[in-house]
Amino acid sequence: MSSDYKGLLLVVSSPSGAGKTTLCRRLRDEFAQIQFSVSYTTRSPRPGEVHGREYFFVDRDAFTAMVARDEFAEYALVHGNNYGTSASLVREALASGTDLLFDIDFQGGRQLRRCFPADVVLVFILPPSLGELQRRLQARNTDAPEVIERRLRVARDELSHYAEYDYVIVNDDLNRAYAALRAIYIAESHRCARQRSAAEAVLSGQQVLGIARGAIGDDKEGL
Ligand SMILES: Nc1ncnc2c1ncn2[C@@H]1O[C@H](COP(=O)(O)OP(=O)(O)OP(=O)(O)O)[C@@H](O)[C@H]1O
Ligand SMILES: Nc1nc2c(ncn2[C@@H]2O[C@H](COP(=O)(O)O)[C@@H](O)[C@H]2O)c(=O)[nH]1
Repeated sequence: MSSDYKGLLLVVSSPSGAGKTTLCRRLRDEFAQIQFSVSYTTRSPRPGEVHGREYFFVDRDAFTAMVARDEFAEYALVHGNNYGTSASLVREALASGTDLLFDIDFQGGRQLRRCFPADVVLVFILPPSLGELQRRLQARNTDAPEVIERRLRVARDELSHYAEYDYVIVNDDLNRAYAALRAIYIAESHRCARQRSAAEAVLSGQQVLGIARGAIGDDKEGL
């Protein structure tokens, strides 16, 4: 990542099952410069989840000790489990001009916005309906019926926080929803405030590199 660029903190939230993990994965696959914020959680791993890739899976004592040491940029209790974002990861990303992507709930989004108002972009993913949310959670087949039940019970409350967000995307058609998320990322990363030092460098006679902000190789396609 170029030090001429001021990175952004892209937060994606939704009720469980609306599709944010799926959408975030696509964004990371397309844009190599985006770093995903791997959270700490006390939840048990789902089949296929790997420690350090989806989450850092820790027990409650370890999580509590991290809170006491002030090691989280934000943390929250979600669906009965603790989740938290590493403060050092956020600090280092901001210092190096790296774009960070967060799959976190509205409580976390709110805390990050409060701490980093100039850097945070909040995107809320809406399911097309509560019925479809239930269908997706059941079809995903990763959680016990009582866990799904619990997540659906709080979905309405989570949905009610959409107005705190900068953008809302209805995830009915996955390709269309992804196109919207992609467009938001590209536009936000080109904000004047994030490109200021690149512009100043050109003005002072230096040469700056345009970062490929589309798919890898996109910067050559227009030549
Ligand atoms: N537009 C869509 N149409 C149909 N199914 C979808 C769509 N988007 C995602 N899904 C499916 O819905 C399920 C839930 O998606 P996903 O796991 O991404 O949700 P999530 O919001 O990250 O949930 P959680 O908060 O529980 O992690 C997955 O099986 C995914 O493949
Ligand atoms: N406030 C935070 N919320 C987080 C974090 N990491 C994940 N989450 C949210 O928790 C729920 C449940 O996730 P799941 O993987 O158990 O299905 C979901 O809304 C996530 O976005 C975090 O670090 N902070």
